[in-house]
Amino acid sequence: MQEPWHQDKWWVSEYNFAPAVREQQQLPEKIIVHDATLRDGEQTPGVVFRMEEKVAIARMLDELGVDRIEAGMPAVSAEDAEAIGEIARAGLKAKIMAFSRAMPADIDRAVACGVWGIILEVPTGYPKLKYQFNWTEDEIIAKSVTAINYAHDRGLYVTFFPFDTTRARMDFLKRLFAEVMRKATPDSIAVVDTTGTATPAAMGYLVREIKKMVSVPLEVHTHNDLGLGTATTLAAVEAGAEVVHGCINGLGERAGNTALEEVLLCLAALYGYRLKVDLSKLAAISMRVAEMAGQPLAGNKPVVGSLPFTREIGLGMEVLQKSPLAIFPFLPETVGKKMEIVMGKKTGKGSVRVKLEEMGRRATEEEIEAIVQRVKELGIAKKGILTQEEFEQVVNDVLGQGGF
Ligand SMILES: CC(=O)SCCNC(=O)CCNC(=O)[C@H](O)C(C)(C)COP(=O)(O)OP(=O)(O)OC[C@H]1O[C@@H](n2cnc3c(N)ncnc32)[C@H](O)[C@@H]1OP(=O)(O)O
Ligand SMILES: CC(C)C(=O)C(=O)O
Repeated sequence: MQEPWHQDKWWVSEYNFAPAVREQQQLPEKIIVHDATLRDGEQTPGVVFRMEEKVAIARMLDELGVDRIEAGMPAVSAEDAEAIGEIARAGLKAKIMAFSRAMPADIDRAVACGVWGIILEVPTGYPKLKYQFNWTEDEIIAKSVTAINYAHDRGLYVTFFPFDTTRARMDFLKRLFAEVMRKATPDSIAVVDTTGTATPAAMGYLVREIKKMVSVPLEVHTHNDLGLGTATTLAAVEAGAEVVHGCINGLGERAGNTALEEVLLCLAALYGYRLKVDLSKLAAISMRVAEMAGQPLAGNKPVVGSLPFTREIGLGMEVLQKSPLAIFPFLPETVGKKMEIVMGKKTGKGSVRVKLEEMGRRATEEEIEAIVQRVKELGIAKKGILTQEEFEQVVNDVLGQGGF
């Protein structure tokens, strides 16, 4: 069966595609994928990617098939600027961008790196303006217009990034966008949920409102402070945002940025987008980024964690072998992972049968029951799962060494 919700690789809720659901959405025809791991991901406290690591991650992202790579902020250090330059010269298919404040010095640094475009940031959230930046709204508008024009004059693509958009006052956003569109016209504008505090409904509303104010593509950049990063990004897409930002493994300040791997899988499986990214490369890039960042993943991290395809429960083992989509929403191979059956307190006869088959061992029903009992006892005693060696020991104790 090949329906949008039931492909070879996944079986998701068909209600995602119900006309009553779809007709409320203004999904863009095409999505552009923007990775910010090397800039916003590296803003995770303590994370430092060395130059060669940055270049290696950029190459992996390019092989994954993202459209754009935000390679860093040249002002951070000379090494950062050098790495951005290396990435810009690496002959990648992805477009390379640098992060820049609304000031000539930062834009000049980006130009010197040879990037295709910049993410040009100004603060807009009311609490930021009130407590962090001593700038009036008029000053922000003026700095934005000047900087966009300055960057355009130097041949850069400009994504205008009015950060903390979701905490900005609507009358200020209206004035900012009107002036910026009239006097500078950036190539696109990001709607930024800096503190991860918009609900999906609020994000959808904001994107629809901003679409009425501007005539350039909208981008969405969200954070995961309340666990809503992926949801708010998708809400923005449903409201018509064309460019999605994210970081591998959801790296980023505080609770992190929106996890790119989650957004990509959702766009493909839950919305039916034919992305040019190769989803099967996600597990490998996630692992390498986790290693280089020194930030191990939580086991239950969606999509790329170790647990989504690990099964301890004995029930349904035969189904799992023959029809995994009865149990999993998508096949592990979709994202380059493998299913794993582990032994512990929740083991049943089905899982022991599967494991014995893998080991080339045969057992009677009574022997299988005895193995199950021993496995459960050991799992409870050690408060965890058995290692392969421990399981083999149980099997040998019950069946005898190496025989059938
Ligand atoms: C809100 C954000 O977090 S945006 C940036 C996020 N990324 C990072 O911060 C990356 C890591 N940061 C760093 O390495 C450093 O903090 C740097 C290089 C960015 C800045 O260095 P610092 O020593 O902290 O500040 P520095 O004094 O050099 O610059 C501050 C200036 O930037 C200006 N500035 C800050 N944001 C902006 C902006 N969006 N647009 C224009 N100017 C800005 C400030 O007004 C201040 O100007 P002033 O010197 O005229 O008062
Ligand atoms: C660091 C800031 C500018 C950011 O990336 C955000 O607001 O999400």
